[in-house]
Amino acid sequence: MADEFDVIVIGAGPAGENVVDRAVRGGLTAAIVEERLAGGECSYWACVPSKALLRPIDLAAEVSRVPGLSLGPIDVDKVLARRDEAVSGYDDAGQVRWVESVPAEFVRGRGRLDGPKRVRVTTDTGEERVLTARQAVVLATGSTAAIPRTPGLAEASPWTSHEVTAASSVPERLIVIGGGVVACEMAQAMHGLGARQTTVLVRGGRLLNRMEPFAGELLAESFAEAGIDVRTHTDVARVERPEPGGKVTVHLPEGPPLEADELLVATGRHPATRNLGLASVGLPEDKPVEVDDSLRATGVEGGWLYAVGDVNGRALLTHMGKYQARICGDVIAARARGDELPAMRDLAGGYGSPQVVFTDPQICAVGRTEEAARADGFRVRVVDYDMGSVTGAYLLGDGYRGKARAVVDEDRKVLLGVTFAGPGAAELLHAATIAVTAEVPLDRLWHAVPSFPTVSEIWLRLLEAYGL
Ligand SMILES: Cc1cc2nc3c(=O)[nH]c(=O)nc-3n(C[C@H](O)[C@H](O)[C@H](O)COP(=O)(O)OP(=O)(O)OC[C@H]3O[C@@H](n4cnc5c(N)ncnc54)[C@H](O)[C@@H]3O)c2cc1C
Ligand SMILES: NC(=O)c1ccc[n+]([C@@H]2O[C@H](COP(=O)([O-])OP(=O)(O)OC[C@H]3O[C@@H](n4cnc5c(N)ncnc54)[C@H](O)[C@@H]3O)[C@@H](O)[C@H]2O)c1
Repeated sequence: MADEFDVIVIGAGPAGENVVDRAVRGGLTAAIVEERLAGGECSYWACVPSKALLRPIDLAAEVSRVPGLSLGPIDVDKVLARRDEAVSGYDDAGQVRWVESVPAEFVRGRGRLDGPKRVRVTTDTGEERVLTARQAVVLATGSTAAIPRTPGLAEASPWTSHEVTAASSVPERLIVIGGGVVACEMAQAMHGLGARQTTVLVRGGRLLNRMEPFAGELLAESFAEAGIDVRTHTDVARVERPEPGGKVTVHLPEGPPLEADELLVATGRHPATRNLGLASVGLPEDKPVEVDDSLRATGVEGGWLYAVGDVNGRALLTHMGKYQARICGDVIAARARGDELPAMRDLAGGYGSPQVVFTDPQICAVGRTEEAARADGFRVRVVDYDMGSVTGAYLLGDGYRGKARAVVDEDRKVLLGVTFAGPGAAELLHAATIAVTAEVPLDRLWHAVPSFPTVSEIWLRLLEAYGL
């Protein structure tokens, strides 16, 4: 029957696409349902455009640190044109071709669960098609920007990550609500591309509050030097925008109101589970879909439902969604063969996902922070080192500022977490991810000799500071 497949995936973002790839590799047939663009949020309104906007700013900062080099003003139109190219002009033909080459069936439309192993798809033209799964249905619908219930905020139609990453011009005056990753990256992007006045309103005490405190502090210093106004312990009481698209006024609980040309809300994400038919299979609506370490949804009779990527709320990062997807596709194929493969499980999430915040300085972390390691009951020793005093970092540019922290499990002498905050630190992170995930003993790590003069010598300095 044409509308019956072994696996049906709802959502063709990075996570959904990878499930299909692995399931088909495992000998199964698959269909993937997508209501907007194959490639998902990541390819068009998140990772890819945001990094395309940030790259010139990063490079300009690098150039400014090297005497003898100078850079003219950034040509914003060319930066926006390169962003448009990076998102393929918001056209997913290439990604659809890739899905079909897997081979898998690409179904354009909105999918919703319609009882066990059934997915009802509504196309743009209102036609309905019912797909049936022999083995599994996988939810990979991602997440959407959360808008706080602050009076007047939703009515002001603020920018979210969607609008800021797709911006066709840069507002003169921008207010950003939030102090997390989207707020930091996009405040720096818009300011670097010409916003004259950028104000970041942070409810808590610091930027990037899930990371080591020094990371947010270094970033706040860099923002202050660039002229970005970061206000911590600042709530928003009320928002006014009488004319759609006109000036916006943000009222604070105390003090004078702030006025801007645009307002960006970057206060976290909601799992995309609304109207997904979860109630038809006995699951709560509007919550992340809870899964076990094989990515199978808990509490569904028959165990045929899975969820990967942002929608399960485990780790809101593309690389982690893709990792879950590889496991999920392999698990479904293995179970179809009658094999339980107990080793095929999400282990990496438990160590703490690697993440790079692409600001200047770059903030890179994997594993547990000191606070998280202590809270988890480890006997912890923390080693800090000033990255600017490493010869390789000094040679990258004048005034290099950065800091590294290793969190050591004193009982097993392995790393529980590592954070680097400094220019050009992103490519250092994978070495840390290997050390943390593989639990490499420190006295063995000591024999991994970093090249001179690279920033990687930070590894040697951290181990020396530890006493090796
Ligand atoms: C501004 C920004 C920058 C980011 N930068 C990074 C970064 O640099 N690195 C990183 O690792 N992560 C980054 N992230 C996070 C990353 O974008 C997400 O973790 C990732 O996109 C999640 O992938 P996903 O496949 O789970 O969901 P998504 O990419 O959201 O894809 C889900 C897809 O499902 C579709 N869909 C939803 N509901 C239905 C339905 N009912 N029927 C049919 N289709 C449906 C959607 O249209 C969408 O195409 C960023 C996020 C933002 C907001
Ligand atoms: N480079 C990257 O890896 C990258 C880049 C962007 C986004 N992402 C991912 O996307 C996800 C979403 O990013 P995000 O920045 O939206 O979320 P986030 O969870 O990183 O930060 C949300 C921020 O909003 C604040 N906040 C929450 N509710 C608020 C309210 N009512 N009023 C004021 N402030 C409030 C929080 O305190 C926090 O500072 C993150 O989990 C992140 O991992 C990753």
